[in-house]
Amino acid sequence: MKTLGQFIVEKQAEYPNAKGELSGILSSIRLVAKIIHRDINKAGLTNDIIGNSGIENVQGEAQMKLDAFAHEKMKAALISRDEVAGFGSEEEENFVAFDTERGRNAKYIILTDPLDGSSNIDVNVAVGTIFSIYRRISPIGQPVTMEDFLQPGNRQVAAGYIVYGSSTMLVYTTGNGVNGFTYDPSLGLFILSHENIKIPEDGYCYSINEGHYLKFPMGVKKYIKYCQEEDDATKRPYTSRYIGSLVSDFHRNMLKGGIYIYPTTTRYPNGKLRLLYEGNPMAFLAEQAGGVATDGYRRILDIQPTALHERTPLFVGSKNMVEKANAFMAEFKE
Ligand SMILES: O=P(O)(O)OC[C@H]1O[C@](O)(COP(=O)(O)O)[C@@H](O)[C@@H]1O
Ligand SMILES: [Mg+2]
Ligand SMILES: [Mg+2]
Repeated sequence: MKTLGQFIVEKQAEYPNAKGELSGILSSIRLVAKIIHRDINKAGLTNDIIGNSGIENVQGEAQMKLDAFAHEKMKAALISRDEVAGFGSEEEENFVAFDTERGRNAKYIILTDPLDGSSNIDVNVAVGTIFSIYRRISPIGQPVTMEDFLQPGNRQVAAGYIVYGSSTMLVYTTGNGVNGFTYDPSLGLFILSHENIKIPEDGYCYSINEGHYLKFPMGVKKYIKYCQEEDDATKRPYTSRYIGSLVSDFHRNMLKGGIYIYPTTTRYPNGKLRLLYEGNPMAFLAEQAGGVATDGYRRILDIQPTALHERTPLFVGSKNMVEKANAFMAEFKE
C-alpha cells in the first residue's frame, strides 16, 4: 500500500523544477477532495448542498449549492498556499489574483471546475472536480494577470480530477504519466490503486448526448452510425454510455477505453465544455495515458485561449476512436 503522500515524495524528481511545490498544491487539493467527499456522502440528509444556490453563474446556468460549496473550498484551500498566485473557476466571472505578499511572489496559477456534472448532484449520480495547473508567465512580485490564465494547454505543469463515485478517486498527471488514488475514508488516506494508467487504443463505448442528434455536425452523425454498424459477427457493438458528468464518463473511458464527444450543437455553437478547466486538463490526462483529444479538427492542447470561460467542442479518449471520429469530421467538414 502506497499513500499519495509517499508517492509524491518518491516522484519528487518528476516535478518540473518545482521540488515539492506541486506536491504542496496537490496536498491542498487532496484536502478539498476529502471535504467534498464527506459532505456529498450525506448530502441527502441536509439541504446545505442539495438544490440550486438561487444564483445564475457566469455561464448563464443555474448554479447548484454544491457548485458554490466546492468553489469556496477550493478557493480557501489554494489562497492559503505559498505556491499559488491566483485562481480561475467556472463559478467566478473573473480570475482571482491572490494579491498578498505571498500571492505576488507565488509561481503557479490554478484553473478549476470545482464541481463537474452539476445536473447529477441531486439524483445521487457521480460528479467530480477538475483542476489544471500552470506556472505563471507574468513577473514574480506582481499580482498575476489574465495572460497567466490564457496559456495553451500544452503549457500545463499538472492536471487532474477527483471523481466522487462508488468510491472517491484522485487521478492526476505532472507530465510523467497518469496515476490514480482511491480514498479510504477509514484511514483518511488516498491510496495508490491505479498506477500508470494507459487508455486502451480502442474501447467499447461512446459517450454522446444523443438528445442533440439532429443538430450534430454530419461527421458526428456518421461516427455514431459507424459505431452502431460495427455490430457484426466479429465484433461486439460499441455501447452508448452517457452519465452526464464529464469526469465520470472520462474516467470510465480512461480505464476501459471509449470516446467522449460534446460537439457543437444549436444551443452550444462552440460546444458546451470550457477549454481552460475542462478541455485542457482532460486532454493533458488523455495524452499522458496514450489517448487523443481534439475539437474535432485540432489538438485541444494547442488551442490558444482568448477568454477565461471560452467553450470548445471536445472529442477525447481512445486513440483509434478519436482518430476515426476526426476522419469523419474532416470528410464532412462544413
Ligand atoms: O447535460 P448535457 O448537455 O449532456 O451536458 C453534460 C455535460 O455538461 C457538464 O455537466 C458540464 O459541466 P458542469 O456540470 O461543470 O457545468 C459535463 O460534466 C457533462 O459531461
Ligand atoms: Mg464541468
Ligand atoms: Mg462545474
